[in-house]
Amino acid sequence: MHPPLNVTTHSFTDCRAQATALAERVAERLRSGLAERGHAVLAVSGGSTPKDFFDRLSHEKLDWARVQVTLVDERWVPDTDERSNARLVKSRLLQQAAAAAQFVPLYTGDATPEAGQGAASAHIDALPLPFDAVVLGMGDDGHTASFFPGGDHLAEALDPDGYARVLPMRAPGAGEPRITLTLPTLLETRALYLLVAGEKKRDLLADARLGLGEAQHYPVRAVLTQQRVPVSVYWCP
Ligand SMILES: O=C(O)[C@H](O)[C@@H](O)[C@H](O)[C@H](O)COP(=O)(O)O
Repeated sequence: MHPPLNVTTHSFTDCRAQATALAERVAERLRSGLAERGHAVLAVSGGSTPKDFFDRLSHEKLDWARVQVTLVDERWVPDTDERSNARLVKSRLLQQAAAAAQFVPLYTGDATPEAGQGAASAHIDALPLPFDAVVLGMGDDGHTASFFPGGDHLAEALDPDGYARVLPMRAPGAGEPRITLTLPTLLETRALYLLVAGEKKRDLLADARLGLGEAQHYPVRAVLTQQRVPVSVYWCP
């Protein structure tokens, strides 16, 4: 018998509508955090899928000066590199109204993510968690954040009771060494979103939820089957 699934899917017929809907939802979450706590914290993914969402969110009217924005994972490159998620977030999200937000990086300038782990972890420890919202993406290989199949710290990163805030990650499919928030860190959030596009990813998600075939081994399954935080999937073709 499968565990009860904690996942709601919002499907859109066009991707601009998806980006707009998620931006409005996340902005509401940030406003609630600001109203209740006087500050708000957001963690976002890199990759290509969230670009329109970032553009749309950057125009939302809220007190961005009291919002901290960090990443769910980072490629271990400086923000001058085109592969940098910090570069993406700075150029697409921290613009317009959102230019006033404070960015909290995971990349530290150390030579390796192993060397930078302590400092990156301290950056996350200094945030007033829980996150108000965490926005994940997913790769065609079933990775989310930098939970890559075959990753050298994958089991530790997915341990729901692990203590590490962040972990380095090296994997054949990762391109470059990475650093990632761990699963328990990501789940310390008031709201969890998974932003995906394309039929291939829709089918992959369905298989991963049910644990079918290859997909039973996909790291994203750990997010879909946990019972700590409901997951809202935002999908467009
Ligand atoms: O830095 C990263 O690579 C990510 O944070 C990663 O987890 C991403 O969300 C997926 O790889 C999906 O990427 P796409 O949106 O480019 O398909």
